[in-house]
Parts: sequence; structure tokens; C-alpha cells
Amino acid sequence: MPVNYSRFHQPFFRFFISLIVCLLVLIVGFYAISWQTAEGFNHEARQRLMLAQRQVNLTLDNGKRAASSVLAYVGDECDDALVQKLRQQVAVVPNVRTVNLAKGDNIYCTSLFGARNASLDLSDYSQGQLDLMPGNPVTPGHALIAYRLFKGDKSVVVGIDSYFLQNILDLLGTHTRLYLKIGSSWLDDQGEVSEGEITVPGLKVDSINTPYAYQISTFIAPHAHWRFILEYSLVSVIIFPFLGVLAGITTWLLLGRMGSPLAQMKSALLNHQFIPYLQPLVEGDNYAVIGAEALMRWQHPKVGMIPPDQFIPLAEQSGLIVPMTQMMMKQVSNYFAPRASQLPIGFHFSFNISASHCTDMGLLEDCKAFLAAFFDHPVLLVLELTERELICPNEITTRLFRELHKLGVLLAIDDFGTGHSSLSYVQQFEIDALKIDQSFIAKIGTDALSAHIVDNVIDLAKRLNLNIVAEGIETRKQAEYLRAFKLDYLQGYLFGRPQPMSEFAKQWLNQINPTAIPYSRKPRA
Ligand SMILES: Nc1nc2c(ncn2[C@@H]2O[C@H](COP(=O)(O)O[C@H]3[C@@H](O)[C@H](n4cnc5c(=O)[nH]c(N)nc54)O[C@@H]3COP(=O)(O)O)[C@@H](O)[C@H]2O)c(=O)[nH]1
Repeated sequence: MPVNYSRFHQPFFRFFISLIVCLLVLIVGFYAISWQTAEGFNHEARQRLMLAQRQVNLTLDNGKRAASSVLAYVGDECDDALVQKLRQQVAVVPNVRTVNLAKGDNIYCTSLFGARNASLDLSDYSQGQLDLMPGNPVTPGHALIAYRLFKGDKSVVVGIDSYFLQNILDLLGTHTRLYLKIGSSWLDDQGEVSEGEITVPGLKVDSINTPYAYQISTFIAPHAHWRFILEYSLVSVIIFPFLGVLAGITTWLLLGRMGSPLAQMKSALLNHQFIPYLQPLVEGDNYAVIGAEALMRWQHPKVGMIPPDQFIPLAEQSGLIVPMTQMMMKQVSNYFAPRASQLPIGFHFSFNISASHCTDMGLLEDCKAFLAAFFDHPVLLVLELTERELICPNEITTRLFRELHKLGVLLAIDDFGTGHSSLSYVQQFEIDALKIDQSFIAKIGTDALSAHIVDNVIDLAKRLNLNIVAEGIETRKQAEYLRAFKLDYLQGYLFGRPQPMSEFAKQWLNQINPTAIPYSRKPRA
């Protein structure tokens, strides 16, 4: 298709834009996946913190329960009975390792050693309640939490084994490690106790609203979530690359459609860029103008005037030729109907008709509409059938041509002599005229053999007893040569080139011979 491809249709441009669209979707996808994963990751970290907090609370609740049970005895003498009570708590309450009674800063009674005097450093206790120790003299190197319940200067100090707490941190620290912080000490999932700030890179997330004086923290390292991408964003990981490729392919196809010659033609049709040029048809004996052939031109806003050879074949293939021809007929009738009085009665307008226009009765309606526009000053309508696409004779074409004849429309075979179907058209359809192809006329005066061919084609046409039009006459010599054959009509640059309707009207309407005889139906041979 010789119609220029637009920029959208250039393969490199299309590929580039499609790639950009694909990449844009992938980049958006990348950020969406990152956001989704990070959100999932953070949410899950908070969930784990809450779970850990609940478990730690349960453990500390045990310490509180044991302490509450013996708080009433603080101040009593540390005899065997009291020590027994303390040991009972160690025995029955889970996680409790020791229970000690203190007055002021002196521990005076313990479940382990009975009566003794040991100092209690209250400054070690966070909010006077909890102390995290790396170990004690009985179990050095084994972390321990002291829970203190007090009433005035009397207090119960319960030693809680850290083993269970360490397990909680370990089990719930799946993607990020958890740390239990009491005062300035913190316990990790290995049971290690450290002092000072926790120096782990990443965003720190803390437990909130803990009922005891501790905090559980975790650290979300930047980009750590990417390692768990399949866990949090599996669907997005599958969907976004697919969407990216799909968007790229769709863009490729859309750009292809947008810039394709057919798309350009469709848009040209909507924008009324197809216009008729008219070429005069003259009588064979006196060269008076008797009609005009409408020839389509594409008035392209950027490229300029595009000749029909470059777009008619695609228009025919795609079926677009039908609305294009309809538009041509409408433009001609709109322009000439108001000027019809300047035309001789029976002035004829011919249009090229493609096979696709003959597949239903729509053509009949188009012709009716055309002729109706000239109701008060009738013109003759001629349809020129080309051989570019074959018209298959069938029930519809038979009925169509019969109805067209009834309407007074004449049928002509265009480019007669060039194809095989010309003669079968003459046989199958009721043809009224033949247009001898310009390639034969161009042979006139070249050599003896060519002259012989021209004579024979004209002779064949005459024997068929149809109106004969010779087209493509460019020189006086050709016109003179044809005069001897007494042809009905002539057409060619010698008489006039195809020109816009306004120019045709300006040049020809006043010179048209009002008494000229239009061609009519001859009796069939
Ligand atoms: N289905 C449709 N086909 C159409 C329509 N409009 C045109 N066409 C077909 O396109 C082909 C080229 O047409 P165009 O470039 O307009 O050429 C026509 C004349 O300009 C040209 N011509 C006329 N006189 C001379 C001449 O003396 N010398 C010379 N070298 N060329 C000349 O010939 C073409 C006439 O076409 P046609 O009578 O139809 O054979 C052409 O095949 C058209 O059919 C359309 O609306 N629909």
C-alpha cells in the first residue's frame, strides 16, 4: 500500500513506545510490590510483637500470682512454716524459680536458703517492678527476671526463669529478631543479656501498652522485605510482569492500528478528505462536453493530493470503497443539483463502482438518492464497473442490475480490452457502454502491429453494438485517428484533465452544448 505510514506505524517508534509502556507498568508494579511486601512485612512484625507481648505477660502474670499469694506474710518471722509457703509457690506456679521477702532494701527470707540477709538494690528495678539479670550466684550465666510486688516498704521479689521468655523471642522472631528490654538491659533470643541501647540497623518497632515495665522491640532492616517477596506478594509478582507485557503488546497493536493506512483512510473518510475530481466527456463528432467522470482524490492535510492508485486498492480490499463512493456521489449531487439548470437534460455523471458495492441492494438506494437530487432537471447516471475486483453474477447482482436499469442507470465496462472478464460481463450483465482502455489509445501511431490491435478492439466493441467511449486521448493525432471509427464519446487530457468540481463548473458549464445527445441504451447485438 503506497500510502505513507505515519510515525505511529514506524516499527522502531512503535517498539520504543510499547517498550516504554511495558517498562512503566513494570516500574509501577515494582513499587506496588515493594509497598505491598513492606506493608505485609511490617504488619506481620507488629502481629508477632503482640503475640510475644501476650506470652511475656502470661509469664509475668505467674510471677505476680506467686508474689500476691505471699505478700501478706512479708514482715512475718522467716521460720520453717513461712519458708515452706514460699517454696510451695515455687513448686506450683509455672516459671517461678525463687520467692523472696524483703523489708526496705533487705531480703530477709528466701525460698531457697530460708532466713538470710541480702541487700535489695531498688535502683536496678525498672519502675520498681522488674529487673533483668544475666544470672545470679545460684545459676550464673543463666538469665533471670526479678519481679517485685510491694506494699509500702515491704516487698516480695519473685525470680522468673528466662528460658521460657527466650523461647518466645526465638519462636516469634521468624523474619526479624525480637528483643525484650527491661530498664537498660535487654534479652535476646539466645538468652544473652546485654546492657545499653540495642544497635541493630533498621526501623525499630516497639510493643505498646505493656502492663509491666518492659518493652519488646524488633528492627525492620531497609529492603529486608524483598527476601520474602514471594510470601507477601506472590500474586503481584505473577500479575505485574504479565500486565507489563500485555500493556506493551496492546500498545504495539494500537499504534499499529492508529497509524495503519486503513486507519488513516477511515479517519480521512470521517473528515471528508475524499473529494471528487471531474473529467469532461465529449461527443465523438463535435467534441462538445456531454458529461463528466467523477474520479476520487484524497486531499490529505499533510501530504497533499493523493492519487487514487495509491489508496483505491486498499479501499476495495477493506470494503471502505463503498462509503467512499457514497460520499463522492453525495458531494457531486450536493454541488450540481442546485446548478442543474445550467446542465443539458441528460447530462451524465459517471462513477467508478467496485465489486464490493454490488453485493447488496445498497447501491440501488445510493443511485436513487443521487437521481432524486436532480428530480426537476434529470441527469443520466452511469456506473463504470472495473475489473480490479471480479463481480460474481448471482441472484443479488442480477436483481440489482435489473432494478438499476429500471431506474434508468446505465452500466459501462471500464478499461475494456485489458482483462478476461470484460466479455463475460457483457454476457452476464446488461451492459450499456464500453470504455476502451487508454493503453490501446496510447498505441495509436506507434507501429503497425499496435494499430492493428487498436482497430480490432474497437471493431469488437462496435460489433457488440454498445455505446463506445475511448479514454486516454492526449493528442490531436489520436483524436483524428479515432474520428474514422465514429465513436460515440471521447475522454482524455486533450479535452480536459480531471479537476475540482468548482473549476469544472467554471470552465465547462457555460460552454456545454444544450442540444447534445446523451448516450442511451442501444438495442443489444
Ligand atoms: N472504485 C473507484 N475507482 C476510482 C475512483 N476514482 C478513480 N478510480 C480509479 O483509480 C484509477 C486511477 O484514476 P485516476 O488517477 O483518476 O486516473 C484517471 C484519469 O485521470 C486518467 N486519464 C484520463 N484521461 C487521461 C489521459 O488522456 N491520459 C492519461 N495518461 N490518463 C488519463 O485515467 C483514469 C481514468 O480512470 P477510468 O476512466 O476509471 O479508467 C483508475 O483506474 C480509476 O478507475 C473511484 O471513485 N472509485
